[in-house]
Amino acid sequence: MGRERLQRKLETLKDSGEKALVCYLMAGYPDYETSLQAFRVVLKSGADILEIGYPFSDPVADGPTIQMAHEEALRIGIKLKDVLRISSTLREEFPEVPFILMTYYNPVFKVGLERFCSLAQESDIDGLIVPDLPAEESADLKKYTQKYGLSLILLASPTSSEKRLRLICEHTDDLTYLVSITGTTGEREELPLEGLKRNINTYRGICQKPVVIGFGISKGEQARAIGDLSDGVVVGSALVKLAGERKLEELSKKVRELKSSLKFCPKV
Ligand SMILES: O=P(O)(O)OC[C@@H](O)[C@@H](O)c1c[nH]c2ccccc12
Repeated sequence: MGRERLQRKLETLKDSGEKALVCYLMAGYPDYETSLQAFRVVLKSGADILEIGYPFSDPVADGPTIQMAHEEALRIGIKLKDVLRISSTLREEFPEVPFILMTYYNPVFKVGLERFCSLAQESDIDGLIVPDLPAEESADLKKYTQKYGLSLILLASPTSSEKRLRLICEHTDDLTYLVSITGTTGEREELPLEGLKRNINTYRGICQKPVVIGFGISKGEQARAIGDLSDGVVVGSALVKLAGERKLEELSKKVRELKSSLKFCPKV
């Protein structure tokens, strides 16, 4: 189903005026079984879209929490086949939720662009996010995401010029991931809401595609404020931390808190 599953989900959310809750966890952290269980908990607790992290030794866009998750997952020997097994295992239980595989360009390149996309498709992955792949360089990978029916989701940042936003909009498949701050992933006390309001206005003037905002969001009130501005929020570090501590009940509570906060966002 691939890309269509994501398109369908985005449409369902839009029709009901709901904001997307996108949840990121690292595959294989703190160990394979716990991470499988953590993904399941997140899905059962209300995640609309799942980001599945594939560990890499040099995760330049990640802050301390997710860096540690990359390191630990690699240390215990998590491989692409393990990451993909998480997807195919959960797919039977959650047929409607888009699964986005998230990793850096290097691991994709090493496996081979075509092979990576074909393996992802076989394991019921629906899209890819490769944060260090700029829109200008995305054509090679796009050839294969298209061939294998995957959605390639590109990132925009608060410093992206209008010209770049146009380019990103043209090349991203179904959704844009707007990074809330320049910096790395990780929980933040304060988010630059005023600046983001301007970023979103600029984006909406240029691009009709839905946009989710991520980086720094960990609390219900933050999700609500960011959800007000966008089509959804991405939460990573706060969830990765709880999964890493094996606190699966708290993980469930956190996801439910985030999802119910998004329900207060005005319908669009
Ligand atoms: O961890 P945060 O601040 O909640 O942000 C989401 C983020 O973790 C997730 O989307 C992500 C994980 N690794 C990344 C690398 C680049 C961009 C985004 C990501």
